[in-house]
Amino acid sequence: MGSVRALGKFLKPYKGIAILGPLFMVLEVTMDLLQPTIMQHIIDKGIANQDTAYVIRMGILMIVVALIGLAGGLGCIFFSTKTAVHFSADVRKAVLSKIVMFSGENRDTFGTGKLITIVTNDIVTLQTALNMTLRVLVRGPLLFIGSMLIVLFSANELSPVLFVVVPILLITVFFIAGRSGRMFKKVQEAIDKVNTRLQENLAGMRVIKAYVQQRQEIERFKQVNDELTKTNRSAVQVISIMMPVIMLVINGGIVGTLWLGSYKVADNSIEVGAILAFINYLMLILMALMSVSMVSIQITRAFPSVGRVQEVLQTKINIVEPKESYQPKEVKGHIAFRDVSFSYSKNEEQVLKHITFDAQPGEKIGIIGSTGSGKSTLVKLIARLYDVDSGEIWIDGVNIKQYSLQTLRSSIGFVTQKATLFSDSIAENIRYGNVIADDLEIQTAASDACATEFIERLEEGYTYKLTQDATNLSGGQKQRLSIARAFVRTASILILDDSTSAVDAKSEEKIQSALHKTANRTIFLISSKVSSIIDADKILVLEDGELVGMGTHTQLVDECEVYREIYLSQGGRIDYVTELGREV
Ligand SMILES: Nc1ncnc2c1ncn2[C@@H]1O[C@H](COP(=O)(O)OP(=O)(O)OP(=O)(O)O)[C@@H](O)[C@H]1O
Repeated sequence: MGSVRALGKFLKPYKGIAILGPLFMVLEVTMDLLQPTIMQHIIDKGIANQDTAYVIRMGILMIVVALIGLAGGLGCIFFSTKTAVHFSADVRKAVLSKIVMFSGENRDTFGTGKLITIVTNDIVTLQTALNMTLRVLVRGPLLFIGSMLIVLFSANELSPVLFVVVPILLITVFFIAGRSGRMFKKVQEAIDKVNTRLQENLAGMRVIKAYVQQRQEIERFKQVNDELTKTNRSAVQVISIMMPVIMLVINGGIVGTLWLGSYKVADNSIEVGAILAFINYLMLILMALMSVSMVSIQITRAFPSVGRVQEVLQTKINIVEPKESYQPKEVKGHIAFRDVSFSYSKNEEQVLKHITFDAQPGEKIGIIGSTGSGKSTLVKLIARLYDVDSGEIWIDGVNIKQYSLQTLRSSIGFVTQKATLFSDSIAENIRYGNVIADDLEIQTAASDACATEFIERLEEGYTYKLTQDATNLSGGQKQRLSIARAFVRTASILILDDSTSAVDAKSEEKIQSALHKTANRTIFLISSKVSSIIDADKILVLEDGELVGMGTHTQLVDECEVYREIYLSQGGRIDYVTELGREV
């Protein structure tokens, strides 16, 4: 309940139109309640006395009342929908704004699939529930109370029928609504599983095909889909029991009304029109109960969604701007790791252990090590995508935790291991690195990243639109564009995380020589190939999260066993003799 109240703040700006919806509904309900009474007058006064003029007058009144009711209904739909749509748009915006501020740890906690379900499915569920609540929650009780009062005052003689039928209806509808509400909660959970499976399938379609896993994936999807079908069927079955029971009660009520009515007509205590009006009101009471039960089911369905949306909104972001942030005019790029240790999950084994090194401005630092040794993790810590568990990282002598996140991250050009591009033009994807870059700067960055050769072959050139996940580019082309995006940033720190793996040797050489275009830029180059980092000023060798070697290529070949093994395994030649007399 607390979560629902917390989301109430998103309704505040729309209080005015949110109230207008139910107000228009009051108008519609009033008109609906008038109809049976007008009909009663037509029958008892007009038809009984064969007064055609009266029948026509009341007939016109009926039409006018119906039209006003229609206007009320339309007004209610308009304002309720407007409120619900604006509400959900604001919630979506707030959720997305929160997600983009997430640290790596925050994002890992949720997982991408769950976040997508929250932003899409859950918020739509909230929108539907709010819309229905504004439209029906007022209509149901008003129609119920109005109909009850009218029949009690105008056809009190038939009230015994009411006292029998209404309690049975109330119990049936709310018992079944309660049960199906619980069932629909399960339906919602089953929908979530189907959505997650679907997202994973669509995102991983190429891998599924490459590993010929279609059958297995279809089978896995079938399992979650069958579960959804089963829970849906059970929920719908519960509702479908409701209809025959209700119809039985209503028809019994009609028979009872006609039976009791016939005695009352015979002793002149009631007229025929009043009996028909009573039956009409009975139907209105039924409709009121049904609509309230439906909206309560929808609200039950929305509860898990409210919980999940709130889970995002209440997530404590663990990497935030420091209170008094350090914003130097210029970041020179002297990076120092001091006894840095890190683990992704605080209970897990440490991924980096007691790392200490210095990178001077203008130095090129190569990072090498076996897969999973912690190379990517190390560079992610520089950009504060995650925070260290212990130890400190300094840039130009100041702990990175004191830097404004904006200053820190804008002084880093980061080319991630998996080239991430957006469904926009090539130019805009490069400009993402520096929003104020002009066309010439974009072209220079593309040229330095050896991307011009393929861009110029495209008919649309820089305006060529990338598809989602840039599936219309090759792996190497994607890497070149993400390198160009980092180049255009002209940042004092450049990090390339194994980002030339799909680039041919000649282009890689050209890209490497472009790295030093900006003087004194500190460069981190992660690579599994010794040839890519052989000329680095300093090479860090990682093994199981430990820094097992640090130095130039020559020093490491001499001193570091792990490095030497990597070098030799890649066909490295041993062509000089060390002091120890060994050939390396
Ligand atoms: N987000 C994460 N959550 C939990 N564990 C992670 C996460 N990212 C990486 N790891 C784990 O941390 C360890 C180091 O991963 P990292 O990506 O830094 O290795 P790497 O040396 O860059 O590997 P590769 O050469 O394969 O890219 C691995 O054991 C990996 O499973």
